[in-house]
Amino acid sequence: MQIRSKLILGLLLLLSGITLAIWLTVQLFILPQIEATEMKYRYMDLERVKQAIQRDLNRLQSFSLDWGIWDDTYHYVQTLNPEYTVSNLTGLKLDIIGADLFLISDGDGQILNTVLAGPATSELLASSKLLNQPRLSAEHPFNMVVNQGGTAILDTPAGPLLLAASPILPSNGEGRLRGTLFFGKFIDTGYRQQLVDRIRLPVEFKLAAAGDGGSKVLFLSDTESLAHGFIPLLNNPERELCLIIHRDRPFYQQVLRLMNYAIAIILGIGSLVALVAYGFLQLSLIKPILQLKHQAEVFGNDNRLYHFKPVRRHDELGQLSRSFYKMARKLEVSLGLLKTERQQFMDASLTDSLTSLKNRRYMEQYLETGMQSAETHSWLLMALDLDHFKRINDVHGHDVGDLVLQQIAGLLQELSRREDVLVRYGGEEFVIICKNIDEQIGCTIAERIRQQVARFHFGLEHAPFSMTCSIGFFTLPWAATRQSAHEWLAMFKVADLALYAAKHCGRNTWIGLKFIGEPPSSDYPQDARQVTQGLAENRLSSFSSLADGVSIRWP
Ligand SMILES: Nc1nc2c(ncn2[C@@H]2O[C@H](COP(=O)(O)OP(=O)(O)OP(=O)(O)O)[C@@H](O)[C@H]2O)c(=O)[nH]1
Repeated sequence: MQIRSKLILGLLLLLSGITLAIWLTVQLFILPQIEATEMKYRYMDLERVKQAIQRDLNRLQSFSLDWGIWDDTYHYVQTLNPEYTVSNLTGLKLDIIGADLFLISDGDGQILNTVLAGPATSELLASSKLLNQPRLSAEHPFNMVVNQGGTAILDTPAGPLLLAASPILPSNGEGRLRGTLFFGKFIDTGYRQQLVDRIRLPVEFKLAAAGDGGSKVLFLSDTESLAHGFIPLLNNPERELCLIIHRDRPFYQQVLRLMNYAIAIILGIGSLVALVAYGFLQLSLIKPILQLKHQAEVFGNDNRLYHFKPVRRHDELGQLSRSFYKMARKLEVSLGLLKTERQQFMDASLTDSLTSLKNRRYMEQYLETGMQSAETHSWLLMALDLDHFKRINDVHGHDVGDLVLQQIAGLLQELSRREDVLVRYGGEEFVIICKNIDEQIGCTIAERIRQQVARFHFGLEHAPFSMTCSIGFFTLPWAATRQSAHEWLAMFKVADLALYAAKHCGRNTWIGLKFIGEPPSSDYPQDARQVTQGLAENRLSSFSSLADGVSIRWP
């Protein structure tokens, strides 16, 4: 992966990591905390509703105790004095004191007087079927709170009824119990609305099958919660008064919204910061690294330092660049030396150390590759051998023999053209390869060399001596040549055969050969017999420095 991609990936990971950390913190720590707090508050809401209901019951009871333990009421139950009814019960505004029902029964359960808050209450009371009989029987729900007094919530067909009862006694508390006085209040829509206004909680009521009695809080979603609380019904253990509070979850929603804002802000600002950080790192880190990498690649390709400019910085990258530059410079110098030495070694391996002419290896390479020129029309291979060279060694010594070889090499260089290739083939045998020379010029060159060698003063200056040479050459049109090493060697062999024929004819002689007409595509003469056969069949023609009438003797 490219370093730039790694940087981008790193910055993205950092950004994602921060976002994830915030998300996890909110999800794992903040939201559960809020949920626990919300749950606590929902239980408290239920408690508030229960307390409000209890307060209403208490209020009813305080009224019932006020009215029940009162001499007037006591006497009324005893005497049924209509004045009591007129002065106390007529115009009793039950709704002002928060009650629907006022009822007095005597000790036998006989209902002596009933006051209702209004027609709606009378309907409710009728449908509650509580007062179908004029006498409160022993099983009547009211009787459960009779005598001792107290409060209860009753299950009735018209809905739950808050009921408070008081024994009817004289105010001094002495005297026989005369009956019971009741205040009641139906839990209807009016009561619910009034409760909601009072405690500011959206409570609903419902009669439900009795459960384990415990309150329950449910989170329906991120936006809604549902709380259930239960109050037992005195007359029906099968059912309970269920308080329902269905509320939204403003804090939870707010935190979620804040988290989303925070993530959006972090992503937005983080992206900007990441962009700036990327630009900064790109300039301060990536660009110099890439520059260094490019320069290293360029250096690796051509081993030259001319493109290399050390990064001008004072930090580690600058030091690295300068170190690399120093190392590369040393390497460049070493490679240059190595190249020169290699070239010198190559040249030495292709050069004859004694005469400084090209050697046999060079000739083979040249014949294979160097001759392939479009400008070549014909060429000539000339083999030259000093006559009786062995005697020089024998008479004058090896050093003089070496000197003679150097002298003949110099002489041949003087007599050759710049483009001719001069080779010391081995021992005292030399080869001259000339391009675009036909047999006539070949004869002229051979004769000139023969004469110049014969005239030259070989050996040491104070004891010079003469020498002769023998020459054989072979010339061929360029189009007839085939450029394989094998073919070139076969053609060189023809020149060599001519050279040996020159030796055989008495030395200090040159002999040349060429094909008459179209040269054969292969099968050059391999030995003297094949040469004489070619000459006899007029496939070959020969030239020589022999006097007219003297024919060539092929060995
Ligand atoms: N000084 C010296 N002698 C060499 C060198 N290479 C070969 N020779 C000698 O050259 C001589 C060649 O002798 P031969 O092959 O008999 O030929 P030649 O004496 O020239 O006789 P022809 O070629 O038949 O005329 C041998 O004695 C070799 O030792 C060299 O590098 N230096």
